[in-house]
Amino acid sequence: MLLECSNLSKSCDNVKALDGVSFALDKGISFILGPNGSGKTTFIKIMSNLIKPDSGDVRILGRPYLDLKPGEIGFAFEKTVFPRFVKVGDYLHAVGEIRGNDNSDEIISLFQLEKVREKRFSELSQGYKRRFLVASAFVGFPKVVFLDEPFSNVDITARKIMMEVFMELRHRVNVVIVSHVFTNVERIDSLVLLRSGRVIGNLRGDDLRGMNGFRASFDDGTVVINDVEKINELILGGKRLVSIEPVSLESWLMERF
Ligand SMILES: Nc1ncnc2c1ncn2[C@@H]1O[C@H](COP(=O)(O)OP(=O)(O)OP(=O)(O)O)[C@@H](O)[C@H]1O
Repeated sequence: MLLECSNLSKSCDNVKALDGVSFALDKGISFILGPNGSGKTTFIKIMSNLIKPDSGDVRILGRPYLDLKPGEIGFAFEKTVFPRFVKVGDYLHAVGEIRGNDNSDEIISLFQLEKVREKRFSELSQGYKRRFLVASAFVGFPKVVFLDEPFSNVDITARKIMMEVFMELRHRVNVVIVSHVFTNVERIDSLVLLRSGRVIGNLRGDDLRGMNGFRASFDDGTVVINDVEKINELILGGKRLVSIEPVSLESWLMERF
């Protein structure tokens, strides 16, 4: 398991931004999804130690989250104030030195940033800014990176480049994507859906894999997903099949958003 969040609560100005939130994320690529105001930013702020929770506990790879060293955890925030005149290559190199593993050349190559290596942040397009910020979280290959809305303001090519890097590095760097929209990454390992500071759903392992297929509904309210034998058994037992519909992760999310 990558991350275990237990009973996490945080109130801001009497609003329960997170209200007793418990969920788990697996190693690999995971999503923390939720509409605006669901508590995503509050969660990522807690993870980066910008704010403290009122109560609860988060463990990453079995350790209290605050025990992770700077080289073990990376962040790319959606809204970042960045020194305008620092060059892309120089910045990534400096981050590598701070993290004790300067693999900035590899990161520039993976995220295809060669063209803007000598450019300053203020000279970058919105898409390149986002790609650069996401790339900076991966410098030094931390154990986990939290990416806040990594796909906002990026075109399809940049999105594809980022996804390919996430997939390529998935066994080295665990990726947690925090977003209000679901972007279909080739294969994700877990996700949690938040709404109004609460957990609406937490899909992992077989539950997540079972999301692509079909759902059979019976007249007594029984629902069977992806199990033909069970459906036959229920029909033979006298239950009436009402409908069979395709299910997908997208439709699961649509029903709950
Ligand atoms: N500093 C604050 N003061 C007052 N209320 C806050 C503060 N921070 C968060 N909130 C409230 O807590 C709730 C959760 O906010 P949060 O920013 O974590 O949600 P979010 O899911 O990141 O939303 P968005 O997608 O719009 O960024 C919202 O109702 C928000 O108004």
